[in-house]
Amino acid sequence: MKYYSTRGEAPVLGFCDVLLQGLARDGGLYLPETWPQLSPETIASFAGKSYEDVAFAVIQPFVDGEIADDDLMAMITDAYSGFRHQAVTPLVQIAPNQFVLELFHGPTLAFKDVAMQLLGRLMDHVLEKRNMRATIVGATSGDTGGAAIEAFRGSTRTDVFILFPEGRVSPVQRRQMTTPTEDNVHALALSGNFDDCQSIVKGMFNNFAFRDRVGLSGVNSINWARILAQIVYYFVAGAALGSPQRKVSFTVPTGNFGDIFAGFAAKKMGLPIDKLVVATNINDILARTMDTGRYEMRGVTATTAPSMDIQISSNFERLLSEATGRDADAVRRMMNQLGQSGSFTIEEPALGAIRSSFSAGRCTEEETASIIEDTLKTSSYLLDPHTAIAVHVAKAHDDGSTPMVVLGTAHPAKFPDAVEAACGERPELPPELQPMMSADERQTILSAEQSAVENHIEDHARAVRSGV
Ligand SMILES: Cc1ncc(COP(=O)(O)O)c(C=O)c1O
Ligand SMILES: N[C@@H](CCOP(=O)(O)O)C(=O)O
Repeated sequence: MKYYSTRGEAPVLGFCDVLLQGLARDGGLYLPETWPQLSPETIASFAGKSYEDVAFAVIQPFVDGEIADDDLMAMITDAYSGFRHQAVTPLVQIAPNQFVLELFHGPTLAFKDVAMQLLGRLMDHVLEKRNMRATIVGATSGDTGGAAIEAFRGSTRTDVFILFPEGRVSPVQRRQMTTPTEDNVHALALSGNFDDCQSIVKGMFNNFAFRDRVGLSGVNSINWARILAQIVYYFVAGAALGSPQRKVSFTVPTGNFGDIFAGFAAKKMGLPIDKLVVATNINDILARTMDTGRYEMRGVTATTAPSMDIQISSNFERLLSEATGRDADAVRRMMNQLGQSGSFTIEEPALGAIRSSFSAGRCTEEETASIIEDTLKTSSYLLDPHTAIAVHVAKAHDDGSTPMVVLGTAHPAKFPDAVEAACGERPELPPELQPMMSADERQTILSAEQSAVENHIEDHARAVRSGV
């Protein structure tokens, strides 16, 4: 299996190189040249299998022998051994046709753990084999950062720098990044929003001298391996609800478009998905794009679902590549327009192709609060604000013809203030996470400038080399 860049000007690579690259050298994102097909019999067999076995079946064709099967299976097993639920991603019914796929039973209580726990092991494995070190950078609106720090803390082959928007993440999210004491993990608080953090990360990848000097690698969903690990749970949920005989729909709380793109990939691989519904908060650039065909930035407003406060939705580029029939010139043109004017238009037939697989809806702050309250009253189920947005949007897109699965992306205890304000109930952190709330914090405050972040990383590298 080889991977190409959406912008068509970077080398075609195999799995392990793509894993370590993060962003392609032409600024694009890697995608597999072909979509492995899972037969109806294989999909049906997933219903009786463990999460780990399904994960191996889904992931192995993409790795394509670059990591030995035994090693891959061992890493998958290890990655999910620490999850709080034996099913890893259990499905819970909350209404006659509505299910929540709980993706938050990992160490940091968000869906990011599902991919990050595996990614950490895969990266360490490949770095070890190649006798290399990597400097990992990541931008977070709250959840990716904690999950990355948790997955890589103590790794001897990596230094991890996470950029987060100061004051715009929940206290639990911040503490997950600032309280680990291992020397190789670093939380950088930047003045600005998530989009500023993400563009600094992309800028560092495009500064080749810096990139090569520090051995830069990325753990945001620009890294294909993140998406890959997320494809698994679509198959797990589909098979549990009767696929391939029965079609299933998914509603996904969306920001950087990684999670829902994984659903699109599952569909490409043979999972009979009826609807893929994009759910946004009031930062609704994706819902507007689906409505109008025009991707147009209008600034970000802070909400009670901070992880979705995003305007530059990186993985939308992967969808544009697929929808244009992998037309790298067209993708480059749209991305250049976005960089220059903050908008671009998706022409037909690409727009029609997107609309044939996706629909979208938005949820206001008031609607988020009231769906949390209603769902607690009617189903005794406590939603976090991100999942609540998807439950709200799912209702409007559910015609009862197929089971509707909402991706439960975070545990309500990550956002206790918003949840309590909405319904009067304050969700508690699992006991093992409670000490973090009174532990010392360690973070570096930097201006939202690429040079400030690069200097900080290089200063650290120099200090490590000289043993300071
Ligand atoms: C809790 C939560 N829900 C939803 C999202 C959106 O996911 P994606 O960026 O993959 O679209 C995020 C952040 O990514 C998140 O942390
Ligand atoms: N919502 C995310 C933003 C980054 O997303 P990623 O999936 O591209 O890593 C977060 O919580 O940090």
